[in-house]
Amino acid sequence: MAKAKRVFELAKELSVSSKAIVEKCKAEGVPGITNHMSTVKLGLAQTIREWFGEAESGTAIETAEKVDLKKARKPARRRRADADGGDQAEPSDTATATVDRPAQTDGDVDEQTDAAAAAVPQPNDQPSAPAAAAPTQEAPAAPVEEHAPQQPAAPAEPSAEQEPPAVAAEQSQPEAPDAPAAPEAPQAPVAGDETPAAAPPPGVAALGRPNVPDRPKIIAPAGQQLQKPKQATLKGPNVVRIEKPEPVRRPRQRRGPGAPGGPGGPEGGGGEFTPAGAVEGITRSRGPTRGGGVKGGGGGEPDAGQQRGKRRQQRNVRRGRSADALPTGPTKFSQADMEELDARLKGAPGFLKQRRRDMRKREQGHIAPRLAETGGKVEIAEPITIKSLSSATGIKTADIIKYLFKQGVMATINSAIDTEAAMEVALEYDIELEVREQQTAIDKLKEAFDKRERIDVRPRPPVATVLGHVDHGKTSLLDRIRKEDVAAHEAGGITQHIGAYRVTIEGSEGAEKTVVFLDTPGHEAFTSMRARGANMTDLVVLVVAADDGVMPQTIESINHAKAAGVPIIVALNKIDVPQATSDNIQKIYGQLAEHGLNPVEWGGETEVIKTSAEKGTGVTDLLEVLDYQAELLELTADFGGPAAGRVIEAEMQPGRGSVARVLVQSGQIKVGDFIVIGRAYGRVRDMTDDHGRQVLEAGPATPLEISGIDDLPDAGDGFYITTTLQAAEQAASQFREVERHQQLASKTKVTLDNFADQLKAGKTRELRVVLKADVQGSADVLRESLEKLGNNEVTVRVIHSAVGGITESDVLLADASEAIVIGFHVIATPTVREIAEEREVDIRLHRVIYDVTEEVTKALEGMLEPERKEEAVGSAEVREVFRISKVGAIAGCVVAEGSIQKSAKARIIRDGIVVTDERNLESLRRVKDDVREVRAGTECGIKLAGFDDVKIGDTIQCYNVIEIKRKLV
Ligand SMILES: Nc1nc2c(ncn2[C@@H]2O[C@H](COP(=O)(O)OP(=O)(O)OP(=O)(O)O)[C@@H](O)[C@H]2O)c(=O)[nH]1
Repeated sequence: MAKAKRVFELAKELSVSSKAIVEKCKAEGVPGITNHMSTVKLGLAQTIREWFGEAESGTAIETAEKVDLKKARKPARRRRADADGGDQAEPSDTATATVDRPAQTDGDVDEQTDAAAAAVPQPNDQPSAPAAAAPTQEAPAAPVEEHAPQQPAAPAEPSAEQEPPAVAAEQSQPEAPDAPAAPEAPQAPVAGDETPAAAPPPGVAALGRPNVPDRPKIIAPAGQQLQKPKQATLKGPNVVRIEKPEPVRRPRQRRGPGAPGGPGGPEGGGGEFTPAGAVEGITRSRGPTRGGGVKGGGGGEPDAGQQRGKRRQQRNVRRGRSADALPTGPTKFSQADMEELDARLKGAPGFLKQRRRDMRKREQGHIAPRLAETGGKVEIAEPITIKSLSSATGIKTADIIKYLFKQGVMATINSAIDTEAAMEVALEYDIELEVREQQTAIDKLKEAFDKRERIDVRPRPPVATVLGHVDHGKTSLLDRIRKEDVAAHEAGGITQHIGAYRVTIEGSEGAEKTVVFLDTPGHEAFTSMRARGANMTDLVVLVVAADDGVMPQTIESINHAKAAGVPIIVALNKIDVPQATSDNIQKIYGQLAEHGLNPVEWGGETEVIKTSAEKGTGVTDLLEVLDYQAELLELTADFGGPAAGRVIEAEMQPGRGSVARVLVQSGQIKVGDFIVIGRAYGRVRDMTDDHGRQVLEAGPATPLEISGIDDLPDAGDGFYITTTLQAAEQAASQFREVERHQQLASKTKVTLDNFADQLKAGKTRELRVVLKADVQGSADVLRESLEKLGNNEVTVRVIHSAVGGITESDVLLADASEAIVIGFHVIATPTVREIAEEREVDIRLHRVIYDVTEEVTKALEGMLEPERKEEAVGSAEVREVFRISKVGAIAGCVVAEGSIQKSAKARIIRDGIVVTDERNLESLRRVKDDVREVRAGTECGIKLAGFDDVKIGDTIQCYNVIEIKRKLV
């Protein structure tokens, strides 16, 4: 690769003095050549060689005068004099080259010519053109500039004649029609150089100004000239250094193809492309191939493009941005552009900000299609919050909140709402909501457990719960069964915690009978667990003391067991006491039968086993009956695979941390297993059975106490063994998340006020009541009165009626059974009221029977589907239909009769046929105003929600729907 030379080296090569070269360069306006050590670039060196060489220059440089070598070799004084004399002519060479060079290097030949002659063939095509017709003077005029000064006076004609031969683009340039336009625009290169004398731009162009050649006669012949552009790019005067090629970028697309054309030519192409950061005075116009004028039809204001280009150029200069910093490609924006845009956006008023917000929301999926206006079907995942419902349906959150408020539900945007409420809201907008049940990791685990292949299915022992009135001997009986004195350890003799015991006895036929007992402090815990969906019990052992008979809590227990749908086996305890006479026993049988437990002895189906916890009488019989019942129930479990089960109780224990008492329901659990247990997870550290023994592995129907979990689960929570700790952790964290949402969700409980709504939602057809009265007589009368209410659509079911104040147990039963509590001449203690409030159980207290029945009747009437009656409001004729993009069809109407009301429903009648019905009015306008009502004889614009197929000649009927409450008959 040839290297740049020093002046003195070149001088030596040319056998001239360094000074001569320096002088010549100065005279030619070549910067940077100041002394003999100055570096001469390759192109310049070649030029200097030509200056000082013998040979004829084959490039544009030939238009400059040759250096008199003799003079050059003369003493400095003489040379200087010569140089002074030659100044007038020599600079013209430079000037020629100065402009010529960029045209070659930057493709500006095209730019300069294309405006004038878009169809002018490329130089390469010229040989094939009929060159004969080409005027020879012009053919050699490789440097456009040579002609530029000469031709402006008669720009068009010569070129018109000469174009057919397709002389080189350069040649026709001077004649180009755009030439005359250039003088006022310094950017125009061709003509710009002719007249700029009036306002010579500084810099390089100024240097070249006096050098504009006036001597076409020295122009080289055409044929040879065809080759010259190439040569010039390599060794022409140092044009490259003066006019750095600049990448000219396509303007931003938003300018569009229709940008006004500039002066480039008849087809436009304008200053739009003026390169930013161009050297002043040497700007270029782009031709039609790039100009917006071509695509967009051009013809815009001639200078508009240039002016924009200039402004951009100035802007860039102000920002200190070089042309190189501009981005490439048509779709990229420069940093400065982005900053500018940003600044504009920031300064813009709310519109743009709102747009940005909307865009963001749209990206996040918060803006849903306009379902709220059109109706339709939408899918939504649980848990549903007001926000997510709004996102999915497009219904405004405020509207949802308002609707719920009207239903008596206070909610905020982040409130979770139950599926029914969400569906109700959606239906208001004709939206069908398809709720995707949320499947958490724990749900998936459960599903996997439910669906897994059974490995070792065998009959399993039954799980029984002992219920009964206080002191009737529940613990003593269990104690007897287990042969362990649990009662002795109880504080105050009352069972303090839920325990589970697995008891195996030898039956009368020698076979082993195993039963798991859940020892609870009463039906509260039993019901509480049931309320949590944990119905672990297969059977209920109802303990009734033979000396006491059926007592209130006995009845409660019966009702709790019935509500749970669990078979009851009665243990008639304390059979050893003297009061346990035959008469008394028969009396108790009677009481039991009254409550639906007809003893087998009486021909019923309820097994009544006479037991004595004290003496151990009947205990084996009881166990055998339980075992027999389990057989009837065909209780089986898979004894293989990983374990699953439920929590009975959990507590913190010193030294062990969180401990859960669980009942294994299927599979095998081993020490070291990964476990998720409600909100807790961990690895089973140790396990103890109901006898306090450490076990390493256990199967179905085994009560266990396990440690190694990170938190306390709730009674009733399920547990599952997982393959990894991560799976357990994930399931637990999702459990917590769901729990959080459930806490936020407004639980809809049955009350007399909302029962109608629940009924409407198809949730229930019966009103369940827990009835408490001061005396049995009142309770019976009330029960009878209430159960008479209702018809074939709705019924009242008293699930529990008893004498006495409203207790926690009543509230729990009502909670678990979705019932209300009615108290007659009784009260609820503050504690009970608190619990009721907490569990959202409706308690109604009355002192007059009539009030009770009237209130329930009203509630039931509320439940009945109201009658729907239509009330005509008015009608309008469609005279015109305006279709507006993104809005739909607006019917231009004249109200024919009555009025059109925004709040009313509408239907469209076409040729006597109902085309659409029960449509809401999306908008009702009178001229430009939104109105609520338009009266007869008035014109209006109607947009129906979700319907755009309205046609001229249609009739829009408007009506209101009135709901009439029905009476119970
Ligand atoms: N004679 C006799 N006494 C019994 C029998 N069963 C229990 N008792 C006594 O009745 C009392 C109450 O017994 P518990 O076992 O504590 O009764 P409970 O139903 O568990 O009582 P709570 O835990 O308070 O609900 C104790 O004094 C027992 O000794 C029995 O079969 N015969």
